[in-house]
Amino acid sequence: MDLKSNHTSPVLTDPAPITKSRLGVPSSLLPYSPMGAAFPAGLFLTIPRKKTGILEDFRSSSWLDAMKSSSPPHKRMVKGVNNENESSDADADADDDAAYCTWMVKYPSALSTFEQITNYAKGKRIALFLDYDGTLSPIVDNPDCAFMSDAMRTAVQKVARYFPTAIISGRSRDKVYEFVGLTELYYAGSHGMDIIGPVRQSISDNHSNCIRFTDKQGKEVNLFQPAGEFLPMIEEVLRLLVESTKDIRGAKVENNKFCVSVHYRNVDEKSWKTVVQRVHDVLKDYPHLRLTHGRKVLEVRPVINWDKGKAVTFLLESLGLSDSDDVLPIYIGDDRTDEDAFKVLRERKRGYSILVSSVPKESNAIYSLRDPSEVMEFLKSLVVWKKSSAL
Ligand SMILES: O=P(O)(O)OC[C@H]1O[C@H](O[C@H]2O[C@H](CO)[C@@H](O)[C@H](O)[C@H]2O)[C@H](O)[C@@H](O)[C@@H]1O
Repeated sequence: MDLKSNHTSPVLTDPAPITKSRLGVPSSLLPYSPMGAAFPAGLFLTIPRKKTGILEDFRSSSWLDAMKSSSPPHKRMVKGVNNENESSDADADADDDAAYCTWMVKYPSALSTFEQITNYAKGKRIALFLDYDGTLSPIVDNPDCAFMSDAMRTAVQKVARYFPTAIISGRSRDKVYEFVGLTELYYAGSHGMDIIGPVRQSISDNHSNCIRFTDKQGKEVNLFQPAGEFLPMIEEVLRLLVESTKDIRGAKVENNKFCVSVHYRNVDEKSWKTVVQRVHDVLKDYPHLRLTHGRKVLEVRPVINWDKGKAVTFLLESLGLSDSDDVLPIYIGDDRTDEDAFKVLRERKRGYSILVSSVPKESNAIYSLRDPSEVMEFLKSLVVWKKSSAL
């Protein structure tokens, strides 16, 4: 199938016209709706007719290029294997370093500007938001083995003693909790579509999909799942994607509860086109699901007006920290989906967003950190600063 054709596609075209029911639920979703479920007004996303951003990347037939560039290449790992190449490797490395230094003028290191950051933070209540993959754990070939180090876990645990801290991940909430294993944090899985946060009356009043319950530690918490209606559809698509990609060597489909990831990191580049084709073939019958891409991964998610940025706003509200001049949210992330959160902080003109990247890339973030080890150093520095400023 030609991706440039007019064939109905979740990636290439707008979702079918939506007939809203009295609940505000698109009629095409009603068979899936549990009785009496309420879908929050305004949550359903209308994909703009003028294509922009990620969807356009795919539409403009450059999806294969996008797939290729969707994860920074490892810096020339094999050096000097062939002596003839040594000097050209060195030249290329010097070029890369120079480009990175130039880029850092626009996105200064959060470590070298740490004093500036903490000067501004004086007297303010910091709230910390952390992405997981590529931020707290290094990117690895097998998504099931993206473990965080004990040192990182300790750093996160310590920082959470001083500042409310949440992990916001594309993974399922259970999976990211399994990796992190710290009960003192808040967790948002499925790109913010599955949040456990503190109980606050105004939140339950404003968000109909909130359920209050007592967690395993005996703490009262709020569970918020704005895409709850999509669960049966996502489970169906998960099964179809597993089936349709099972013969592609290296392809891996991951269940992220309200989203599905189709990994192609371990697929031979010659078969990447087949991967996107198969995903496209499945999704063409699901106009209420959309496709975005992350680091060597295609991500299927519901077409709702909810993302990591909305999750940050929601958590700040839950923590009683929204709309207050003395609050300083800090968000650290490495991926495209983190850009939604960076944008929110930028638009609110409040808070600091930090992009984790070892290669130059355009971002809505203000600062940068090179890799998870620098993230750990930053978290440790926050603790040292907080302790010393309390003396
Ligand atoms: O929001 P995040 O916590 O950053 O999650 C985004 C995706 O992360 C995972 O995939 C990425 O990391 C894997 C492990 O290092 C790597 O193998 C993969 O290529 C990366 O895309 C996770 O597996 C995905 O489900 C998340 O959507």
